Amino acid sequence: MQFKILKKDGFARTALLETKRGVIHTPAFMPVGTNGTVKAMTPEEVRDIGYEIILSNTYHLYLRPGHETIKEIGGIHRFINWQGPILTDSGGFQIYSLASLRKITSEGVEFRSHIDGSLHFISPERAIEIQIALGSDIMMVFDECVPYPAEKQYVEKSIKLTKDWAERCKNYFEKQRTNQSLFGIIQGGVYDDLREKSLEEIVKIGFDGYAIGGLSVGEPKEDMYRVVKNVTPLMPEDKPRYLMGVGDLIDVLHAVEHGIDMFDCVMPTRNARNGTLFTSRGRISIKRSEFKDDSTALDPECDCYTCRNYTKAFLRHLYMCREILSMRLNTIHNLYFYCKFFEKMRTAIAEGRFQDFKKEWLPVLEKN
Ligand SMILES: CC#C[C@H]1NC(N)=Nc2cc3[nH]c(NC)nc3cc21
Ligand SMILES: [Zn+2]
Repeated sequence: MQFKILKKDGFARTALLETKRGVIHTPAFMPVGTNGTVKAMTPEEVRDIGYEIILSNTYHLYLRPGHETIKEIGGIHRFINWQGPILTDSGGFQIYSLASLRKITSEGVEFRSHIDGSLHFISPERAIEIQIALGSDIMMVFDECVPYPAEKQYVEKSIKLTKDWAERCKNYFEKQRTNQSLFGIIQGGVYDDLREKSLEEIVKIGFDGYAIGGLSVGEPKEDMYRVVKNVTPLMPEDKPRYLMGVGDLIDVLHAVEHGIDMFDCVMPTRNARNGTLFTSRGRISIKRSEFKDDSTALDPECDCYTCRNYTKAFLRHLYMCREILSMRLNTIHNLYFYCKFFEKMRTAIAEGRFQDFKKEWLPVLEKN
């Protein structure tokens, strides 16, 4: 995997992340395809909007349909019909946030499936074995996910386990010699000294890219911003930096300013299904009665399929009827809005205008 920095504007940077299945222009947003689908979208629609990489979840695909099934079919790209790069999260966070009756030992995590209550055990090695079977282009290490808030001594113990597990993931991966990439995950909660300790330990092991984990888990925004501000510049400059689970475009602006390259979040897709739509005039809730007779386009500045062909009145009508088309048209627009935002942001960085871009967009993004 090649990571080539094109332009810098302060700590912000544009780069090309070259994988065997295609190039990713960064800063990049990864739509979330948890069960192998970006909800309500065909892969062609996601690609035609402009996305180059999507995220999928090891935890979900392992539980259903099973990684062996996907391997039998020909791997995740064949299974979900997405030929571009795919990043898979390792399951650590999903076990922590979804599964029940979790038991964490130094060996791994025992948990009950949120689907049928069946008992499972995933070790760091198993998490990599599953991702190798899926065949994702970028795999994540199996990290111990700390609830928020957590006492400092708990977090201190946890980063030790996360480091041991990261080593085990890399050792197992290196024995398999597949042509996939493996990213490390830096933990440490909201404690700056533990963040630096975790960063040093994970970077010392050595990975193809580095993620900041443990954020966007309910902590105050100022804690997230402080950790990103302090940790990001210390991350290897010549490797991709991935802020997991982020996010809101205001948070994206703050993170890109400090040098983050990759993002994933359910916000554009989940909000779309709930009728919350991002526009160049701020966020709107399409179910509001004010749109009942509104014959104008959702966003006059947007040239997505939804904005070119439908009125707010019809989008509201679809939402009120709980029509499937409502989810599809809203998702097309929100994903298009995110994709264009990232394109414009990359151009602004390339032209040395990132600060202007941030000043222009913050007031719009803060408008509800
Ligand atoms: C604790 C921890 C941690 C991180 N570890 C892994 N493997 N994946 C994550 C995914 C996330 N999504 C969000 N917010 C939506 N925060 C995340 C954090 C992580
Ligand atoms: Zn649109």
